[in-house]
Amino acid sequence: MPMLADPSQKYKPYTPLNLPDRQWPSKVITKPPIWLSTDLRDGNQALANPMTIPQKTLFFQTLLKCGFKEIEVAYPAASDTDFNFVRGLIEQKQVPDDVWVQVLTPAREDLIKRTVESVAGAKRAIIHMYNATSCLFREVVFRHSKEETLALAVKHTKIIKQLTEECTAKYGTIFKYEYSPETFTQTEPEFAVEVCEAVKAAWGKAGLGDERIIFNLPATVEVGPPNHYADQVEYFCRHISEREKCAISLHPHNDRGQGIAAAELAMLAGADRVEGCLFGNGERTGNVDIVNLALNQYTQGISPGLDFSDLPTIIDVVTQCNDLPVHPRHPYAGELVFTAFSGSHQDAIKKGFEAQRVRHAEAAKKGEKQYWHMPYLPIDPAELGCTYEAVIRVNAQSGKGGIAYLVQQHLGLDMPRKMQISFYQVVQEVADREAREMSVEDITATFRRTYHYGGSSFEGRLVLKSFKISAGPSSSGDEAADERRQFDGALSVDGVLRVIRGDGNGPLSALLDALRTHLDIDLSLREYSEHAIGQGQDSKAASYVELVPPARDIKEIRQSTSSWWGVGVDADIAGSGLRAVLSAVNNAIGDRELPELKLSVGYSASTSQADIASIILNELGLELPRRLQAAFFETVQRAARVSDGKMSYGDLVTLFRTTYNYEVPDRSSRFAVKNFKMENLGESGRKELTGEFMINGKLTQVAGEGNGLLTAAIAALNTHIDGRVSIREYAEHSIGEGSDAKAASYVELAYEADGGAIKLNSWGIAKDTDITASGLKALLSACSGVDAMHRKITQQN
Ligand SMILES: CC(=O)SCCNC(=O)CCNC(=O)[C@H](O)C(C)(C)COP(=O)(O)OP(=O)(O)OC[C@H]1O[C@@H](n2cnc3c(N)ncnc32)[C@H](O)[C@@H]1OP(=O)(O)O
Ligand SMILES: CC(C)C(=O)C(=O)O
Repeated sequence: MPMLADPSQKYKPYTPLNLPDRQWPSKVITKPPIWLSTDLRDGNQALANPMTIPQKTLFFQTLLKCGFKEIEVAYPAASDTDFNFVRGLIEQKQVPDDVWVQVLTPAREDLIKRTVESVAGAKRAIIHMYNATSCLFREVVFRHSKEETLALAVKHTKIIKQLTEECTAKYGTIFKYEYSPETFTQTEPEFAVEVCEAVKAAWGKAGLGDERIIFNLPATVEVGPPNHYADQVEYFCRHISEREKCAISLHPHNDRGQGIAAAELAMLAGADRVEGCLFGNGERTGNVDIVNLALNQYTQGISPGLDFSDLPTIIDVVTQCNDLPVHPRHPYAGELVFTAFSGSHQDAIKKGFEAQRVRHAEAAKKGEKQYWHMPYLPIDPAELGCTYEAVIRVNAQSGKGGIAYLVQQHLGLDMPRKMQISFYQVVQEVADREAREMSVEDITATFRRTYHYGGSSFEGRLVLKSFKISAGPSSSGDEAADERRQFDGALSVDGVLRVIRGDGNGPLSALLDALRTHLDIDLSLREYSEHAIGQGQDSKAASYVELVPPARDIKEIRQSTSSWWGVGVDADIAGSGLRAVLSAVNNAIGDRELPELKLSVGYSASTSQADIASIILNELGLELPRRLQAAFFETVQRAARVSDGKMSYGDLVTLFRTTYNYEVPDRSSRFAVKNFKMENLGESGRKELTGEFMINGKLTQVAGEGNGLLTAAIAALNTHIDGRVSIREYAEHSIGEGSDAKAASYVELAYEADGGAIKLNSWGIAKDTDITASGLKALLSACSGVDAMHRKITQQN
C-alpha cells in the first residue's frame, strides 16, 4: 500500500491544549526525579522471550548497583515465573530495606489478590494498578462509558486498599499506591483529573512524603509532540487537588522518537517521578531511556542519583538479559558514540584534551572547578567506564590529529606537527589501500615499522650499539672548544659492527659527520625537538628529528622538498637524539648499498683507525677507546710494512692480542693481580686496597689508598717500583648481556723514572665478570707493558 498523498484523510492531528499561561517553557531542571525502573515489567513484557528468573535476578541486582530505589519487578498475575520471581526476592531477602518493589496489576479482583499476595512480607511495596481511560479504549476495548471507567478504577482501588491493609496487618509490609490512567495522553485532560480525584478519594489516605499517592501519567503510545505532553502534565498538576499529597509520575514511550524530550519537558511541567527502562527497552519503540535521561542531567551538572560509571558491564547484563543489542549510535551507551573517525573531529578532540590539561592544571592551582569543555564530547567517556582508546578510530576519513592522539596515548610520543603530517600520509596510504579501519594495533605497528622504533623486530639497517659524546677540539679560532662535540660509537650496520667517529657542534651533527665519513651517508638536520616521557627516576627522553638531503646552507636546508623523520627514546637525552637520527637515516637510505668493512693496510692502505677498531669489535667484542685505536693503528701499519701489506682478520687479531698481552694463553707476566680486597675508609668515600700483586715477577703484599680503585692501586704500586706510574686514560664497557655479561677495561698508563729522563706509555686491556677485577687486571697489564719497554731500554743501554 503506497503512502497517501493526503495523509489528513487518514490521520487526525493531536488537539493542542488551550494553556496560554503555561509555565514550563521558562523553567529549568534543577534536581533529579524519583526514578522507577520498569525493565523487569514493561521492558520484560515487550520481549519475544521474557526473562528467566536467573536473568531477572541478575538484572535486579544490576539495577540496585545503579542506585534505583523503586523497581517495578513484575506483573505477578501474568505468570508463575513473574510471581515466583517476586516471592524469591522477598523470601531470599534480596531487596534492600530502602528499596521499593513495585508490581503491576489490572483492575481485576482475582489478579489484584494474586498481586498483593506476591509482595506479602516485603519491607516496602508499591501496588500499581491501571485501567485505560481514553475514549478509544473506553469504547473499543472495555465498551465502557466514562462513568463505568471511573467506577472500575474506584472499585479496584478500594479492593487494593483493603487487601494491602490486611497484608500490612499480617506481614508489616509498607505500601504505596500507584494509579495509572492508561492512555493518559489520549484521554480528555479533565477526565483524567476526574478519574484520579475519584481514585484518591477511594484510597482515602494520601499524605505527604512516602504517603503520597502516585499518579502515573503514561504516554502509553506517543501520539503528540513533547510540548503537548508537557501541557497535559502541567494541566494535570494544576488541577489535581492536594497536589502536595500526589507524586506525579511520567511513563513516556518513544513512538515518535521523542520520549526523552517528552520526559524532560514534562519534568519542567511539574512531574516528580519518571518510569523508564535502561537503554529504552519496552513496548514497540520502547519506554523512555533512563540512562539517557539521567546522563543528560549529569552533563548539566546535576547529580542524577544513579551511577552508570561501569556502563560497559551494565550494557553486558542488559543485552544478555533482553537479548537485544544496544545500537552503536545509542546516546552515551553506543559503541561508537565516543569515537571520531573524521579528521576534523579527531583534530578538535586532540586539541581539546591538550588545552584541557593546561586549563585544569591552572584551575587546580587556583582551587577552581575543572570544567569539562571538549569539542564533540559532551561527557567525559572515562566516567562511563570507557577508555579514551575508543574515542579516536582511524580510517581513510581520518586526519593527522587523531592518529597523533593514538600514538601519544599508546606509545607516549608527542610527535611534532610536521612529523604528524608525514606519518598521517603513511597511515592514510595503508588505510586507503586496504579500505578498512586501522586499529590502534595497526597504527602503532605502522609507526614502529616506519620509524624502526621499539624493539629488535622493528630495527633498521643501522642500530646504535654504544656511544660516547665528549667535548671536542674547536674547529675555528673563534669557537669555544666546549661547544664542539665528538661522537665515538659503535653501530650495527647490516649486522656488522662498525666503529665510527665524527665531530660537530653538537652530538647530532657529530653523528651525522661520522656517518658521512665512515658510511658515505650524507644528510643534514632540519628539525629537532624533544620531550620527557614520564616523571622522576623512570622518566625518559623522546627526540624527533627531520633530516634532509645534503645541503650547503640553511637556505637549502629550509627549501628541501624531501625529508625523513625519525624518533628515538632513551633514558639519556643525547641517546634519544642519536637514536632519532638513526631512525631517520634508516628511512633515508632505504636499501641503498653502504660501503663494506674491508681490511686494507700497508702502502695503499684505505682502512682507517675506526675500521681496524671495527674488526676488533666484531672479532673480540672490544670497543677500543679513541686513543687506543690510534695506538693500535700505528702498530698495524708497522706490521703491515713488514708483511708487505698482507694481513688477514686472523693476523690482525693475533697482533692485537700479543701487543696488549690480551688473553694470550700461557704467557706469564711480571705484573699481575693475585688477590685483592677493597674497603671503604669511613664516610670519606676514600678506598683502601690490600692484596697480593705480582710485581717485577715477585709476589708482593700491597696496600694503597685513594679516591677510587685505580688511584688506590697506583698508590700501592708506586711504593714498590722505581719511578712513578699514573693513569692517563681509563675506559670500560660491558660485553654481552644478562648473566653472561662481562666487563672490559682499558687503562693507559704513563711511567716516569730517573727524574723525567724516562717517560713511557702503555695500554692494558682486561676482561672479567667483575668490573673491579677487570680494572685492576687492565692496570697490571699496562704495568707489564711499561715494564717490558723499560727493560728493553735498560738492556739497550
Ligand atoms: C500499557 C501496558 O503495558 S499495560 C500492561 C500490559 N501487560 C500485560 O498485558 C502483560 C501481562 N498480561 C497478561 O498476562 C494477561 O493479559 C492477563 C493475565 C493480565 C489477563 O489475561 P486474560 O484474562 O486472558 O485477558 P487478556 O489478556 O485477553 O486481556 C484482555 C481483557 O482484559 C481487559 N483489560 C485490559 N486491561 C485491563 C485493565 N487494566 N483492567 C481490567 N481489565 C483490563 C480487557 O478489557 C479484556 O477484557 P475482556 O476479555 O472482557 O474483553
Ligand atoms: C501500565 C501503564 C503504565 C503502561 O505500561 C503504559 O501505559 O505504557
